[in-house]
Amino acid sequence: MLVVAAALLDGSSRVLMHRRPFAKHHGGLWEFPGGKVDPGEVPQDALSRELAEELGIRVEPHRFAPAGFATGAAVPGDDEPLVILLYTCRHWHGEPLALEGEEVRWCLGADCSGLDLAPLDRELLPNLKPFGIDL
Ligand SMILES: Nc1nc2c([nH]c(=O)n2[C@H]2C[C@H](O)[C@@H](COP(=O)(O)OP(=O)(O)OP(=O)(O)O)O2)c(=O)[nH]1
Repeated sequence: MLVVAAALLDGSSRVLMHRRPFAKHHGGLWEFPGGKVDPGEVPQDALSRELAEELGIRVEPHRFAPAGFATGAAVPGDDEPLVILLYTCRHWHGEPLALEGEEVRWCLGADCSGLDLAPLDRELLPNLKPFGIDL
């Protein structure tokens, strides 16, 4: 399964974190917002679509800069390994809101580390150091 995720970065070295719905896989854990890529979909287009659904913001796909990836075991009900592509983004339209999840929060790097993160999001956090996020 291919998943895309975005680290939205503001001008104060903060990252927007998203808390997953309690009822879902990894419910209540914090993650970089994003979701699954549909078959045949360009990853950046999928990320733009997911951020519109999840946060109500609009992002032009060329605004996403690659920031690495992580791999994990298949999720229950799927037989393919999980791959998450992480992108950073500094430009979007609108105010991010938790439309589907439990909460969104702007966090400094050290505060991100202190959250109860989904495992692959924890693994990806150091990838943000070159983008000015200190842990
Ligand atoms: N972000 C993240 N997702 C993970 C990790 N481990 C893991 O199995 N996943 C799974 C949970 C979800 O099935 C999928 C992320 O896609 P999603 O956010 O669109 O998934 P979802 O549960 O909302 O599913 P859906 O309603 O869209 O079908 O990856 C992880 O460490 N971080």
